[in-house]
Amino acid sequence: MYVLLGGHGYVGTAIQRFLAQQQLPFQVVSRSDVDYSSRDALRTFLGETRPEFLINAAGFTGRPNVDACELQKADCLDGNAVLPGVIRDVCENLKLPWGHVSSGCIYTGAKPDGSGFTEADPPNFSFRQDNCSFYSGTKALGEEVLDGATQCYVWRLRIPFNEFNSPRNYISKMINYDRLLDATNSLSHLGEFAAACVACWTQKVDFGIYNLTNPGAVTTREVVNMIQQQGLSDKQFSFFETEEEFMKLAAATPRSNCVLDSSKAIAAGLPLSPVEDALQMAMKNWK
Ligand SMILES: NC(=O)C1=CN([C@@H]2O[C@H](COP(=O)(O)OP(=O)(O)OC[C@H]3O[C@@H](n4cnc5c(N)ncnc54)[C@H](OP(=O)(O)O)[C@@H]3O)[C@@H](O)[C@H]2O)C=CC1
Ligand SMILES: Cc1cn([C@H]2C[C@H](O)[C@@H](COP(=O)(O)OP(=O)(O)O[C@H]3O[C@@H](C)C(=O)[C@@H](O)[C@H]3O)O2)c(=O)[nH]c1=O
Repeated sequence: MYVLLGGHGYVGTAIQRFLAQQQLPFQVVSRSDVDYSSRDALRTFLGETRPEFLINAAGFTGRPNVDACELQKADCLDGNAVLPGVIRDVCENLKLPWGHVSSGCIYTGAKPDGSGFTEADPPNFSFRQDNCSFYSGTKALGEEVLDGATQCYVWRLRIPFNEFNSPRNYISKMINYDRLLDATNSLSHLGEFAAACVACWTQKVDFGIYNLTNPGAVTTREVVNMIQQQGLSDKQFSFFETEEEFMKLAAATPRSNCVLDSSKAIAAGLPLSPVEDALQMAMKNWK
């Protein structure tokens, strides 16, 4: 049996959907069921239920976007940096293998040659660089807290999208924002991300950090072209002239726009299709 923390959230729901499709037994745990932020409560619960694997899809993202984290710093720090340490302690104590949903938003840009950051590259959008949003800083801290963890996967998700229209879906955001920032990004198809997380465990992939982004990167303009070609919107898309203008008019804190290298995940046999294909498929099946 799998235990899924935060399984009713945006990411957790996608993982839950995949586990159900695969007919894998799982139990979703909310803080209202078990206060999993408490070491004692989590230890007691896991000691009793003895799952074969734990997935941590809990964390603090801010609504409607990461700007909100600038005003809810204590919750953000708790959910993204303190909680992973609590789960690590308990899982290591019980010798329970587990995986943690991290974010690719701990990087900005690309390497000088244009290639993506690998798992070996230290985060460059973090409190250590003093250049990040509060959200990204706490996600990078969460990874530091897990440094050297045994029997632990760290899965980096980045700007999720899928075929389901939702305020959290990148495609929906691109359709609905008044103006767009033209940026180059690696993205994660949420369904493929969920499948890749579960495959890590079922296929006994080596523990460690994985960039679970669809191979490649796309510009906002390329995504908008696809949206138009697939007939998802006929609006006239408008773009900010510069990142400075975006920051002045639409954002409270800098965004991580970045390219990640997912070749470690691909070499491990994880199911991630090229980003253009994944976007086209999501838009073709749009609901
Ligand atoms: N959405 C995105 O764009 C991305 C998300 N991620 C990461 O994925 C994880 C899940 O995000 P997402 O599903 O979008 O978030 P949601 O807000 O939709 O769900 C997160 C869940 O986490 C639980 N939780 C535990 N501690 C806290 C806390 N201190 N504050 C708020 N919620 C808490 C809640 O579940 P309950 O109360 O039921 O226990 C909540 O439903 C996070 O770690 C996030 O950083 C990474 C990249 C992109
Ligand atoms: C607010 C805004 C953003 N954007 C762009 C900036 C960026 O490239 C992209 C996403 O920005 P948002 O502000 O919507 O989303 P943001 O909250 O930054 O999204 C992030 O959420 C957290 C939880 C993560 O971990 C990330 O992987 C990512 O999904 O949209 C616009 O084009 N126009 C806008 O008005």
